[in-house]
Amino acid sequence: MTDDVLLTFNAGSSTLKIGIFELTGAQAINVGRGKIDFDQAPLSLRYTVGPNHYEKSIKGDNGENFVSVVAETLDHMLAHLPGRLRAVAHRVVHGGMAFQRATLLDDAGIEQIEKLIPLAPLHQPQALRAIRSIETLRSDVRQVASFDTAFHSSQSDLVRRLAIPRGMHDDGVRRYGFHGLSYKYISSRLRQIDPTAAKGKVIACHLGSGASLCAMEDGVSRDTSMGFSALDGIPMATRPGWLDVGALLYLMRGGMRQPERIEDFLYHECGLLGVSGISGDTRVLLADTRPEAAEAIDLFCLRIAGEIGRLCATISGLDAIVFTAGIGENQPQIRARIAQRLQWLGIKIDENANNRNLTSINAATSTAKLFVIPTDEEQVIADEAMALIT
Ligand SMILES: Nc1ncnc2c1ncn2[C@@H]1O[C@H](COP(=O)(O)OP(=O)(O)O)[C@@H](O)[C@H]1O
Ligand SMILES: CC(=O)OP(=O)(O)O
Ligand SMILES: [Mg+2]
Repeated sequence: MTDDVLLTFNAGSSTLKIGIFELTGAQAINVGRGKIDFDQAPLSLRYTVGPNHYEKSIKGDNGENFVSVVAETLDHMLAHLPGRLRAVAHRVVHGGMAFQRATLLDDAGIEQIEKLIPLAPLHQPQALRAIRSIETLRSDVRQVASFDTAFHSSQSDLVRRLAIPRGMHDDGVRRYGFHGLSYKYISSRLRQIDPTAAKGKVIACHLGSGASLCAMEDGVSRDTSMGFSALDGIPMATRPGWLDVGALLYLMRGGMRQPERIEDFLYHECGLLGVSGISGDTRVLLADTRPEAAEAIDLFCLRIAGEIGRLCATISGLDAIVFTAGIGENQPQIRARIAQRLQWLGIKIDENANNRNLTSINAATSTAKLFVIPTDEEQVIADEAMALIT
C-alpha cells in the first residue's frame, strides 16, 4: 500500500497531458493518464486510473484563469487517488545552456526557465503557467522540471554549431535539439528489447505532431534534426521543418513583417497542413484521395529519409532505426515508404510485421534493424523527479 502520488504535467501548445504515478519506495509506478485538449470548448478533463475512466467538464479556460483549470484538475483527480500529492514534475521544452539535467524548482530556477521563453515561444509559456499555478495552489508540493533539450547535451560543439559568427554561438544561438525525454525513454527501452542494437548506431524517429530524428551511439545523442528551435528539421503537422531563410526574407519583404504573424505562419500554417491544404493529421491525409494529400505525405517521407542519410554521416553508419510517437507507432504506410526510400542502404521492411505494428519490423536480410517502440515521456519525467525527491 502506498500513500504518495506524483503527477507529471506535459504541457504542449494545445494540450495538457497528465501522468498519474503511485510512489512505492524509490519507484514511480504509472497508474493512470489524463488529458485536457485546449482546442475543444468547453474544456473537459478526461483521465483513467486503472480500470476507471473519468470525465469532468472544466469551468476555467485557457486564458487568464488557467490556475482554476489546474485547481479543478487537482481537486477532481486527488479525490480519486489513494494518497497525498508529493510532487508535480513538468516537461519543460527548453533548458537552454543552463539546464543539462532535471532540476528541483525554486524561484531562481523558475526565473531561469522564464528567460528561455523567446527560444520556445509556443511551448515554454505553457509549462511555466502550469508551474506557477501549482506554486499558487500547493506551495507544500515539490516541483521538478525535466528538459527536452537535456538529452542532447552530449552532442559535440561542432554538431551544435550554426554557420554564423562565433560570438552568436557563444551567446546561445546554437543547435539544441528537442524531444529528449522521448529519446531517453527509447534508448533505455531499446536496451531491454535488443541490447546489441542499443549499443550500436541508432536513429530514432519521433514522429508526432512535432517531429524530429535523433542519432545515437550506445544510447547517447550525437546529432538531431531539430536545431535552435522546434521549427527545424523535418516537416511536421503544421511546421515546415528546415526552411531556406531566404524564402522567409522574401516573404518579409512581401509584407509578412510582424514577428507574431511570422510565428503563427511557421508554427501553424506550414508542414503537412500547408502542403496539403487539407489537414496536418496523417490519418486524414492517408484517407483522402486528393493528390495534394498524397504529395504532403510523400514530402514528409522524402525529407525523413534524407535526414536519416545526413544523420548516418554524423555517426558513420547505421545499425537500427526506431519509429515512435503518434505517427511512428501507428502508421505502417508511412514507415514502409520511409524504408522504401532507404532501400539503397540495404534496408528492407517486413510488410506483415509492419502492418501489425510489431516491435521488430525489418526483413531478415535488412542491413539495419527496424523497430516500433511506443514512447513514454511521462515515465521519464517521473523517474527523473524521483531521483531528485527521494
Ligand atoms: N492512433 C493513431 N493512428 C494513426 N495515426 C495517429 C494515431 N494517433 C496519432 N496519429 C498521428 O500522430 C499525430 C499526433 O502524434 P502525437 O505523438 O500524439 O502528437 P503530440 O504529442 O506531438 O501532440 C497525429 O497528427 C496523427 O498524424
Ligand atoms: C519540441 C516539440 O516539438 O514538442 P511537441 O512535439 O510537443 O510539439
Ligand atoms: Mg509530442
